[in-house]
Amino acid sequence: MGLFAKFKEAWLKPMSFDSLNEGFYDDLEEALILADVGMDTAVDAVAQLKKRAYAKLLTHEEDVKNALRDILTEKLSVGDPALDLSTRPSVALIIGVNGVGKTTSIGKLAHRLKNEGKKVLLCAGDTFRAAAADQLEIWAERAGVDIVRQNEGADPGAVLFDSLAAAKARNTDVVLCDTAGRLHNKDNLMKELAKLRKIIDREAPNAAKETLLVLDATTGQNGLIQARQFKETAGLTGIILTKLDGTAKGGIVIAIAQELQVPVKFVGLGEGIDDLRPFDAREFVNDLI
Ligand SMILES: Nc1nc2c(ncn2[C@@H]2O[C@H](COP(=O)(O)OP(=O)(O)OP(=O)(O)O)[C@@H](O)[C@H]2O)c(=O)[nH]1
Repeated sequence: MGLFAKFKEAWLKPMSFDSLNEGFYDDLEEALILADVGMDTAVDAVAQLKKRAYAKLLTHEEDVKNALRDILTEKLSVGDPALDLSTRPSVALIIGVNGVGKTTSIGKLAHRLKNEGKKVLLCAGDTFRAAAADQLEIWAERAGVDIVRQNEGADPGAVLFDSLAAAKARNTDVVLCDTAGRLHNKDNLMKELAKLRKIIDREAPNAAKETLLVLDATTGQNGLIQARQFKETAGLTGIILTKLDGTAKGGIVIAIAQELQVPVKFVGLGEGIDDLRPFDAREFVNDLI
């Protein structure tokens, strides 16, 4: 049921100004929280909506809806939603906890970039999880792009070093580097990501760099906690929000954009190779409401 459906009864048409009372706004705030927008962001959005509704004397359902759409879209409009691929090679580290859809998203992104005429190379930087490189290799075959991998347990830094050397030698446009989602502990994981970033800075100092955090839309508020941690240690240039094809609304990205100023760049809408779309804030907000 859409966010607004439950307020239908309150929205008598044409609605009197008085009918936009506190109860109406409280219900709206609650509905935003249920869509994973988060408490602070929901409270702030509704406060802004109230102001706008009063200032503009909005009394019709569609006008109030549009005002809320505008407010949420503004909150999402931070940074550049496009990938920076301005150098050859450009390098993107794909990070996130295990199971969120990193490998799948890399496969889909490789396919998309290849279709745009780019030469892509995948770096199998998750050497910790058994079969992670095999899985990435399957995606490389599907997308028809190169892959550099080593054996399980190899040093991810060494795989990245080899990948960057191969990319330079082969005139590759984009290197997409998979990373582990879990190590022996969280400290190890964060240290490893920092090390991979250093290798990129050293071996490809002038390359355009992206660090994309993959978040599973179904994990709700956890997404904000993950984003805070990864931003602090690895730095983030964008988010890929996966599993939006299910029931999850993914409203958490509004809180993330607000607090961390990190833009969503892509959304995952299924398990297939074509199921990755560039993020469109307005469309996302329309679906949310
Ligand atoms: N429905 C749906 N499923 C997805 C999407 N993206 C990924 N998945 C599924 O989520 C599961 C985990 O995806 P992976 O790509 O293996 O996740 P990962 O982050 O690489 O996991 P680790 O390698 O264990 O760290 C797989 O079953 C994927 O098919 C999506 O957008 N929609």
